[in-house]
Amino acid sequence: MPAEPKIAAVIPAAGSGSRMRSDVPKQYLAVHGKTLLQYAVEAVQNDPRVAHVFIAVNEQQHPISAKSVADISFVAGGKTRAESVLSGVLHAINQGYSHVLVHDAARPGLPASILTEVIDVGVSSDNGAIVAMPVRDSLKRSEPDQTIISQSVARDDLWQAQTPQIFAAELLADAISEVGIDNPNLTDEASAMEAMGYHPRLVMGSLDNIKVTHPDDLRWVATILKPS
Ligand SMILES: Nc1ccn([C@@H]2O[C@H](COP(=O)(O)OP(=O)(O)OP(=O)(O)O)[C@@H](O)[C@H]2O)c(=O)n1
Ligand SMILES: C[C@](O)(CO)[C@H](O)COP(=O)(O)O
Repeated sequence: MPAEPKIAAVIPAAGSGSRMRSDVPKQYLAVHGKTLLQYAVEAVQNDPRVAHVFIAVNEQQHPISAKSVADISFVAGGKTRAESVLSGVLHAINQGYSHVLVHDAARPGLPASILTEVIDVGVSSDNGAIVAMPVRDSLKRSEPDQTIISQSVARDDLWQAQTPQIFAAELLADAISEVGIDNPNLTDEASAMEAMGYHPRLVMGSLDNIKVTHPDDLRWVATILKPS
């Protein structure tokens, strides 16, 4: 019988939030008195199978502490999202975790039911699993000047990736290392796994699981997140 998976969450939280144009990096912005990072951490703790949370931070923004408090450790992030994720994954492997569930600090509205489903699917597949949503709107490719349509793009079978994304920890660490932490195509964990020949499973996401990227997004998450 296969061993029970040991699951840790990895939260990349070392970004600068340049598109948000705020004084404070977006993961430290507060909505209803709690930071986006706190919401993201509490969201992944909603499933008791997540035994520990590794948060990858920029030391200029947040102290790094080897000491873990309430099943949370802060580890050094990196220059790219992939480098931050890899740092968290390597810490998880060092502490004996078999699987890692990666979730953006900038996605505060993850519903608990989606978390449970992606874990269920991810641990039962060698390919792992990600949360994603089918593309809804018509898709257009523009001319390079970004003002004129060059052509429409068929949207059949196209999905927008969200997080969480869950994989066997060692496979993901090898995949990210192989593809390279500076590779611009490495925008999520699944893309590293795909480059190694894996086909991660898709789990239906939600608009509530929006990534706060631009200033307008904050108004939207304020309506989704409930004041505690
Ligand atoms: N070097 C980096 C870059 C990003 N992230 C994290 O990756 C998540 C998703 O990335 P994104 O929304 O692109 O965040 P930023 O890189 O901070 O934003 P921007 O691209 O606008 O600068 C965020 O939780 C962000 O903190 C990270 O841990 N380390
Ligand atoms: C991982 C991700 O959130 C999935 O949608 C996304 O790819 C992060 O990309 P970004 O360029 O860092 O916003």
